Amino acid sequence: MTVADEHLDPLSGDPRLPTFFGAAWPQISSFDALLRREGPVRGLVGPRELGRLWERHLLNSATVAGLLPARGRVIDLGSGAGLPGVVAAAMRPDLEVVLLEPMLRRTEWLTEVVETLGLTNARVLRGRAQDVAGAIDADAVTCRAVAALDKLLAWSAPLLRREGRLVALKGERAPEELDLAKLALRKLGYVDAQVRQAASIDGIEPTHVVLATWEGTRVR
Ligand SMILES: C[S@@+](CC[C@H](N)C(=O)[O-])C[C@H]1O[C@@H](n2cnc3c(N)ncnc32)[C@H](O)[C@@H]1O
Repeated sequence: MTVADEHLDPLSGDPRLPTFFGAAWPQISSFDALLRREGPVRGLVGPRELGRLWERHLLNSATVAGLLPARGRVIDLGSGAGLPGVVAAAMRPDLEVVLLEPMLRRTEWLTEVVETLGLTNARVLRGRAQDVAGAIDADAVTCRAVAALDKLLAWSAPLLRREGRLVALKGERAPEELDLAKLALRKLGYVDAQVRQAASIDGIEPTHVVLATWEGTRVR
């Protein structure tokens, strides 16, 4: 990518970004640079996405930070390029973040990112959600662009501690998805399921986030 390509993103260089990210800004801007340089070459981000990396990816991911619990561990299910997990780890150094990803190529990338950014609160775990259940648990599971909501609910329940929370970044159809998943929610033991519109900076579309708390019991 050339410097000219980088400036195709209308938010690159926007002075509101350092203000919005605060103490996490050095790590977030390094992540942005790494994604622009390596993302398309390594098949992590489509070249066309570079023009909206801030709006669609980094700011979109940043909205999870305020929806995570006050303490504990977060599993980012299907972390891929590190979205939203790397952003969450940078913005919430008070939380332990596990970047869960089954594909070797992507775990190698995530390991490099964690080391380069010096994210001492993050680690990479290779595996599928279904396969690590029982070996690891968390106070929250985050995910973005991984699967339909009913699948995410089923994969996340065995990973969540009692009263743990699923924080799923979804598109505009989140309310319909949630409606369709009503039965699964009840059967799996989730309560308080809702769609939240989470904002980042002015003029940027809010992100639709599905929140659901796992109560700790399953209806058989
Ligand atoms: C479309 S990518 C999205 C990656 C990232 N969350 C993002 O928003 O850019 C979906 C990712 O989920 C991972 N994935 C798919 N099935 C999974 C499973 N059962 N458990 C954990 N990760 C899974 C894939 O390997 C892939 O990296």
